[in-house]
Amino acid sequence: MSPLLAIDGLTAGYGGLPIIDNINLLVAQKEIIVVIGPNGAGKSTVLKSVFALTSILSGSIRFADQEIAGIATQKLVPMGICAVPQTRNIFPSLTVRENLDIGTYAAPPRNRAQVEEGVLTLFPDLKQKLDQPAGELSGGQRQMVTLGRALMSEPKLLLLDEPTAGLSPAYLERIFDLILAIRQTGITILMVEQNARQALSIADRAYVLVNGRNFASDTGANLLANDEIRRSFLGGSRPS
Ligand SMILES: Nc1ncnc2c1ncn2[C@@H]1O[C@H](COP(=O)(O)OP(=O)(O)OP(=O)(O)O)[C@@H](O)[C@H]1O
Repeated sequence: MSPLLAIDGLTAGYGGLPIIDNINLLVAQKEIIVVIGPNGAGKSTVLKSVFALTSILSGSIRFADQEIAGIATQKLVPMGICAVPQTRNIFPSLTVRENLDIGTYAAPPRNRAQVEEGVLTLFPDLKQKLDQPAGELSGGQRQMVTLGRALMSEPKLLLLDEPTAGLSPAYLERIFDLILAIRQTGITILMVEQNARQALSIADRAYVLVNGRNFASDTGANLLANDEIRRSFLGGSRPS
């Protein structure tokens, strides 16, 4: 089966200046693929390129066998790609339900109630809070709203940019568990994560980027067991 997402020889950046150079990356259906690497390596720029938020200088991005480089973000959402940016924007004065509804604007689901029920099954914390202003939620709950909002568009591919950034250790574990649960529903995940060890432990495969280039790629388990990767990117010793 051909991959759901195939990035081939991608050079992209901002204002015509390249940040990532000749990147290759494949994501098969229902995989969790993680991108790790030092600060400024270009990890977010890869995600943003898939979501049409960079200038693409050369190379190709194929989604479900269709070239999407150059297709605008608002057209990508109904095709089945949705992104949760690092900024975790919610609308604090709108209720949780209204925030979730925003996810349906670009790609109205066939059965809104059913899709919302699926989201609330994944995020039961939000069920009691549907009519509360989202601004009253904790950081972890806000992240559930942004993930839930993305799921309201019924994506095939979910792009997650540092989904655990700034969360307490308790929520961090929960978000990783939720990402596994989202994949269980059949959604493919491409994510950038600073908590590299935990991310590799849930990844099917991962890519290491350095200075905007592919440095290594392997299964999450093999990268966790690789001495050089551990020393250079995971802060040293084997986890106990
Ligand atoms: N909108 C932008 N305009 C210009 N330069 C940008 C923009 N966004 C990012 N950059 C630059 O691109 C480079 C790579 O940034 P990117 O966010 O892709 O890296 P990253 O690997 O995700 O880093 P981090 O782990 O710190 O988030 C950085 O030097 C950054 O300053």
